[in-house]
Amino acid sequence: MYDKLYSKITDALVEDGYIVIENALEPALSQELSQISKNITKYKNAGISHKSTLDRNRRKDKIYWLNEDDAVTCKYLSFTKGLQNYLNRHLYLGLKYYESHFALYEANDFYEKHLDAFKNSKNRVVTTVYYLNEDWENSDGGELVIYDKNDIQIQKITPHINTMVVFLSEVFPHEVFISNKERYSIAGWFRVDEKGLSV
Ligand SMILES: O=C(O)CCC(=O)C(=O)O
Ligand SMILES: [Fe+2]
Repeated sequence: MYDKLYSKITDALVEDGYIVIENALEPALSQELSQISKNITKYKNAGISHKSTLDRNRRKDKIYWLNEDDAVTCKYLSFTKGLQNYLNRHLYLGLKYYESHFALYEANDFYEKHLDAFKNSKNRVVTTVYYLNEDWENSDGGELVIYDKNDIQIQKITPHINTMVVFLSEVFPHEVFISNKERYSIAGWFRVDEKGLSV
């Protein structure tokens, strides 16, 4: 059902290494996911399990890992499973699994510039970020800013509902600018290591 989108993402990853897609999924699904993200009561500080104080200076978001507990989340995960299979078939990426979490940035939260994976670290290979915010104004901040390998800014993305960003995890430094209000998203990573063996 999403084959056209899979093919567009695949081509962009080969040509540019990243893509920004507005109106990415079925509108109804984006609405349902947005609702779920707002109803989650178990958001936890990100990075709390390791080096928490350092991480908390660099990133302020709260997260909740996706699981297959509800039908709506399963629909999202079936989209990502399809993308994983497509990327493996067409680019031989050898992606083993996808991990993802809802993220909540409250007012004044941000995520400093970082890479999602170090070069040749052989874990996270492709990053996805999917936004869930209706009526986002420029003055609300919270943009995702993507840099190239020379640290030149190449994209500034408004976290508007149903916008999806996909990029190569080892290549693009990126940051989340200070958000001036609650900002909801799903961040996810396709990985090439075996599930359960990662640190
Ligand atoms: O929410 C975003 O725009 C990006 C989040 C991010 O970079 C991350 O969670 O690693
Ligand atoms: Fe990131």
